[in-house]
Amino acid sequence: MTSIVEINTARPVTPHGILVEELRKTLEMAEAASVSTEVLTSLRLAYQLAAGLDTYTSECTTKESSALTALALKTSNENWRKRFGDGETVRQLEQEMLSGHLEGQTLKMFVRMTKAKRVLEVGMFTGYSALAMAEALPDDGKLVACEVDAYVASFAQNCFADSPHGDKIRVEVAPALETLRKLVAAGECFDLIFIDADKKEYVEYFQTILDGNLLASDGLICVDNTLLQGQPYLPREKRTANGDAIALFNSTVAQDSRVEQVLLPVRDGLTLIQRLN
Ligand SMILES: C[S@@+](CC[C@H](N)C(=O)[O-])C[C@H]1O[C@@H](n2cnc3c(N)ncnc32)[C@H](O)[C@@H]1O
Repeated sequence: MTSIVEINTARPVTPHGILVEELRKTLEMAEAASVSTEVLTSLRLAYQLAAGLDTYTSECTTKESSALTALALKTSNENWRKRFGDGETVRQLEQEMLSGHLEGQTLKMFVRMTKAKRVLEVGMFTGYSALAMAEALPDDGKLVACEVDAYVASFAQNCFADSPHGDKIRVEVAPALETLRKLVAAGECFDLIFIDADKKEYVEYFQTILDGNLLASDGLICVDNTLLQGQPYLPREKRTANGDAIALFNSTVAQDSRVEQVLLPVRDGLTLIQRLN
């Protein structure tokens, strides 16, 4: 689910991870109760099918670079709670924010497949996805990463310095909407844009990108967390404010006749969007 290095994450943050945890608990309850062997056998198979999926997809995916492994490890070893408590980060960050191996390699392949030279990332955190994408950029390629938190931006920049691809990345430390408007005013344009910042601002990021012509005519937008732990399709009372925001974003995109999109069940949901010309 996350990086291929052993990360001490206990909390499932994807619909699939939550499903595995629910099946594990159900199996445990069924084993303690007097349910039939038939039900137990079926439940065990369901658990094994679900529990093995993330490990297997990761095993069958190209390994991440040593720089990405080091970055993921450093992120998991950081005491994010203390950083926030000490006022060093502007909000509570957590290692689970890092996209990780499968999604990183997916984004990297999209950059290579689309022959992108200019990439924009909205929401960088410690830089895992930014560095994964930069690794697929040509030598003269550029990636602009928007991040509001100065502490995490400098954390990422230290990691980028250890990679031969780090100098392709320019970090803009400011609220993402401010940076997007600045890029619009400067007439900038990107071949691939990855959105992964504040879920409540997703609709505004999307509209600013399309209205401001930040996306090249055959460009690709990739949007993370569009399944948001299953909240958009679970009963409404299970939804958080972020769940509401993602449900609104998904329906906004679906109703926008300027684009075509597909929601892939990669990790916490990855939507691909292209503009119809
Ligand atoms: C989910 S994390 C990004 C993870 C990263 N893309 C990766 O794959 O490892 C979201 C990041 O967006 C940042 N963020 C949240 N709201 C923002 C805003 N309004 N402007 C810029 N960055 C923001 C957070 O500080 C956090 O570092």
